[in-house]
Amino acid sequence: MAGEQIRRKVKVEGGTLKFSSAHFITYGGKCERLHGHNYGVLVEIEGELGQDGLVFDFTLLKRYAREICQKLDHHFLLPMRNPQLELIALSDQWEIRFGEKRYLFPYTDVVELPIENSTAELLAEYIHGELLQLLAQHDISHLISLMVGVEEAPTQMAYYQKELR
Ligand SMILES: Nc1nc2c(c(=O)[nH]1)N=C([C@H](O)[C@H](O)COP(=O)(O)OP(=O)(O)OP(=O)(O)O)CN2
Repeated sequence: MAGEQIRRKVKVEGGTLKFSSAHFITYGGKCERLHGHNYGVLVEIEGELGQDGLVFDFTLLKRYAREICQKLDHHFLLPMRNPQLELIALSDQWEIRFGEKRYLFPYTDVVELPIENSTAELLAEYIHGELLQLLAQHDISHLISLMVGVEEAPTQMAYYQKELR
């Protein structure tokens, strides 16, 4: 019908779209104690129909999101751009200092992230950036927006959404 607005979305969530990682954030001038979360990841794409009547293939979308989750899984999430942390690269480990606190993490246990803090908000933005690079291997000219959600716990989730055009 003339003037009819149609919006199409695909969403993948649950199953293997998760990672279990250790972290702490700095906030309010303090540094949290080291702890972990079983994070869940959600991805939503809005777009027009592309080939074969798909906005984007669920199977591929899950594969890409899963690849990113697997890089984070069972690691300490190190925010490389946190101005409140002193990061010292030792021969085989990171030394992390905040005031009197001092942590040592072997490099093998750490994933270095180009973010300021490992909040759910900034993790969602990071995953969004990584995912967009993977999606850009395809013709995504019919896609309108990409959203990534990171769930810290069933009670709390942060989203990052960006227009693609
Ligand atoms: N908007 C955000 N707020 C907070 C974030 C965040 O990423 N985005 N993160 C934290 C902490 O990292 C903390 O780990 C949150 O854990 P939580 O389980 O909420 O801790 P609490 O003990 O306060 O909550 P309970 O429900 O009692 O377990 C804080 N805020």
